[in-house]
Amino acid sequence: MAVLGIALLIGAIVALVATALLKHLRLRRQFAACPGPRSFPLIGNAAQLKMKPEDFMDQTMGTCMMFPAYPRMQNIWLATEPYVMLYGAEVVEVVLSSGKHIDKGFEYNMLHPWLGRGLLTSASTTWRPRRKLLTPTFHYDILKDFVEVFNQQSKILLGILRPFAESGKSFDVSTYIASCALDIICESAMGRSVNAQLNHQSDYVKAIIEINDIIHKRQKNPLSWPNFLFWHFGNGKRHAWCLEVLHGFTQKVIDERKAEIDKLGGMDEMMNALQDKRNNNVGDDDVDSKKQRLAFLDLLLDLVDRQQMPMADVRPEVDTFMFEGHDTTSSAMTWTLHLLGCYPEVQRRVHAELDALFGDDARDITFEDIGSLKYLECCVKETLRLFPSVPMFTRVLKHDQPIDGLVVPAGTQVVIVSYMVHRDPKHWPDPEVFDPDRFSPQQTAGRHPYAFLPFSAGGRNCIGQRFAMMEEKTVLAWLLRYFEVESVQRRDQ
Ligand code: HEM
Repeated sequence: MAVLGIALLIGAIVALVATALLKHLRLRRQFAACPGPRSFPLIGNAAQLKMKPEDFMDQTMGTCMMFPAYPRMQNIWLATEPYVMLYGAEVVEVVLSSGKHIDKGFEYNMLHPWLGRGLLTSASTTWRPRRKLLTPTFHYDILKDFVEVFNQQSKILLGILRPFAESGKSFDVSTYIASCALDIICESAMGRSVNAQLNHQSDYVKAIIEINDIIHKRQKNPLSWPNFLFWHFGNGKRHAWCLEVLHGFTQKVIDERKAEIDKLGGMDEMMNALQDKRNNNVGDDDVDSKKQRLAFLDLLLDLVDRQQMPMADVRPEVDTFMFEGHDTTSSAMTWTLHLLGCYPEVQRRVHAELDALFGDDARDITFEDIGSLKYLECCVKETLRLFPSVPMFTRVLKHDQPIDGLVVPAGTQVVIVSYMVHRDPKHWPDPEVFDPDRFSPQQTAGRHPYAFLPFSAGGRNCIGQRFAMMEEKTVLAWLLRYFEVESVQRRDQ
């Protein structure tokens, strides 16, 4: 009996392995027509993979450059798992314009411990209604109120940078910009200041910087993907500490805000009180001015009040805004300054635009000013083209999808490499040249709608893109009203 049992078990294992192998070989035949670096059954391209996170970008971009021809699409294999990389506007459009392929790839799982199933990480079933619910939160009428936060934090940054400017010595501006962006999103998302610019020692500030670093490194290193390896041999312990601090802080702010609203008698009463304050035209210098503005958190709590969202979902959404809303903007602002510092003639045009608008007036920047800074906007967009803060993102195909004649099977992970889409010479002649005029109305007209994807495109694009552009333009305008920047490192170095 025992021998028969063992024989059956071995037979079952052999059958399972044989089925998986046949499926894998069939899949490989399906992808045979797709260009890509040479790979082998079962191990795929694993032997060529560089494991150091810092090599990941170079390797990905290098692989795309090896296959620059149309349709700008290639297939690589992570062991038995096929990935399709897309880096031409035409093929990207096929995937992003479909309302079906909106589920994210598996590397987003690494965000789940922190962000739960917030808007960024949620599956298509829960994402759709949530996106509909949250879209009005990012309407211009609401965003207008955050200009005050952008002004306040920019002025703090200006004060911090002034001694450096006066010394005339070079310094790394990125950490100061990152703290400013963190203060802005914290104030906007939670209505609470973490004071990152003036207090680097806060646990929340340390934890948010550290967890971003841990997650980015983990996403780029396949050896740390399995939970067991990550928690036991990787940065799991530090990750757990960060989570405790971040979740603890967000939850505390949510609870306190909820208690405040309840004390006032509910959300409607709070909105009315706010409206009264505005009608009475309480000035910007009023000590209570912060209370004149709603934070994203208040809008979420309003949805809870109206029973459109469960209370348990508030924290994941706030954490998502915190994650998506600071590293991205700070990277864009830092790169813009770097490029302006490399191209003095472009910077002179920015200064001229600012001088024409503000002259010697030290007044705050208004919502209308932001709209009229057209050339600065071109500079920010051209920076996002060359150095997109999110250089690639993934989707899982919901159904078999023909892409340029190849039927890519359902379940395949598609990597959209915006960094390389932005370097397609068909849509961007001399792609490496920094030329903000590419975004003038004349040059923008007629451009392929999927040729520029810093905020992704289609239904699941960035919900915070208007906020981001307004923030970046305000902070940069403040810095460039008072400073000239020079980059120590040139682009060709
Ligand atoms: C320069 C700044 C920014 C860039 C380049 C950027 C870029 C992106 C990209 C590429 C995506 C799509 C990611 C994917 O499909 O996996 C995305 C999604 C998202 N972004 Fe941004 N983002 C920026 C700023 C912001 C800000 C300031 C916020 C919030 C205040 C924000 C909130 C979100 C959210 C919630 C999503 C998920 C949207 C959804 O799935 O429906 N982003 N962003």
